[in-house]
Amino acid sequence: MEVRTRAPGKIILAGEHAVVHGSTAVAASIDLYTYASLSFPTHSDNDDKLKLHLKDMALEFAWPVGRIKEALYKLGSQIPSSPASCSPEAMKLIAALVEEQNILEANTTLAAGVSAFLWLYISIQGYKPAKVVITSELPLGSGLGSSAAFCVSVSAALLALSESVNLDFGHQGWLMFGENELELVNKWAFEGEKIIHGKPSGIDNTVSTYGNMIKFRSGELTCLKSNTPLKMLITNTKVGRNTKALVASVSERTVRHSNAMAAVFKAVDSISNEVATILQSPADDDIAVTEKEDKLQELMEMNQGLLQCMGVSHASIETVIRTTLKYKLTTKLTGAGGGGCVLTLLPTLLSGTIVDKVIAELETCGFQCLIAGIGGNGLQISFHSSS
Ligand SMILES: Nc1ncnc2c1ncn2[C@@H]1O[C@H](COP(=O)(O)OP(=O)(O)O)[C@@H](O)[C@H]1O
Ligand SMILES: C[C@@](O)(CCOP(=O)(O)O)CC(=O)O
Ligand SMILES: [Mg+2]
Repeated sequence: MEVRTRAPGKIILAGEHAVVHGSTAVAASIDLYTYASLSFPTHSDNDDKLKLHLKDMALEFAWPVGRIKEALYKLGSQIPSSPASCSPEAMKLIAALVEEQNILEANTTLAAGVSAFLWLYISIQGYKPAKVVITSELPLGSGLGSSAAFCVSVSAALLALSESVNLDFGHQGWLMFGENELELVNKWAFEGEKIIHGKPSGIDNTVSTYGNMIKFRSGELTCLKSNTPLKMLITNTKVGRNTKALVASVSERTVRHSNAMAAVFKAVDSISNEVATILQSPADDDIAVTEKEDKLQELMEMNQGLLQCMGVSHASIETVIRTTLKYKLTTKLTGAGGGGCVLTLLPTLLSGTIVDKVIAELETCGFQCLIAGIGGNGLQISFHSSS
């Protein structure tokens, strides 16, 4: 039996970073996915290893389960139905196991993802040999939530073949988890995100798990019934950055300037709430749609200004903002910033020729553009008989 899962990436329409400090944010899933597959060896395979194959990167890691047990026996066993945080002591032991795999210098940021995988694996499946294969359509470390999609797809695959979850293995095609299972996956994925991000808000794993468009504040999610067919151009500046470091830098600024930053976070909270209200308000004709888009553009511009206040913009992001402004279009960063991806709202009545011109100009700067479907499915799962 092989289980396959897929979990989407996301865009944040308003409120990144501030959401870590208790403000409201609005996010939507996008139709780019991370896929995980899990299978256990049969007796005749005579395989005693836990294998992780990151297919896109052509990287394969393998640990004899005896070695994992020997390294981690002090941790005792976890309860799959009760998600738990990886303690600093457990983190050290896991990091040592990851180091043994000699992840290349250039791939050191990957080590956090591999550590998150090991924590989720031993917590949910214990010390069993298995093969896990990961592929992803998402660029890593670019603000589209690859870390959360990774944690959600892995947690779901591990839980699907655990005793905590009862599923119809005979089902053909993609299947949705029930409410209780989704909640469990989301909680475990959040524990994985903690290993990768340090201090995540939980918005990325939540939108990857549940899909759609959501408003999120302090762990609470509200599903938004959007009445606006949003079209966003996503531009990847291809400037690498690391969410953990950017989240930490905003926290440091908050310690240095607590009153000023509290005001910034409060302003972002109002912006996100306004964005959510606009998205849900009815729009019966072109004039109403244009008015809504104008308001959203203004709020995006204000949010971007506040992200700059937090110190997470970047010269490449400013270049995209200037370039799109020439076409009267508004752009804000999405995710942690510092490079990565930005969003440009494409109004419904904007001509295709203008869109093509903007994309061509951005691509001559060396950026990569894409238009993704917004607000679709969250986590899905399927079963296959092993060949
Ligand atoms: N497919 C994947 N395989 C292994 N690790 C992954 C994968 N996707 C994401 N990660 C982990 O998440 C990190 C990127 O997360 P992050 O900095 O939060 O950016 P984002 O979530 O915006 O892509 C990677 O460096 C890696 O540790
Ligand atoms: C900056 C933040 O708001 C979003 C980070 O998104 P990403 O990992 O850059 O895709 C952090 C968080 O909410 O956990
Ligand atoms: Mg992330």
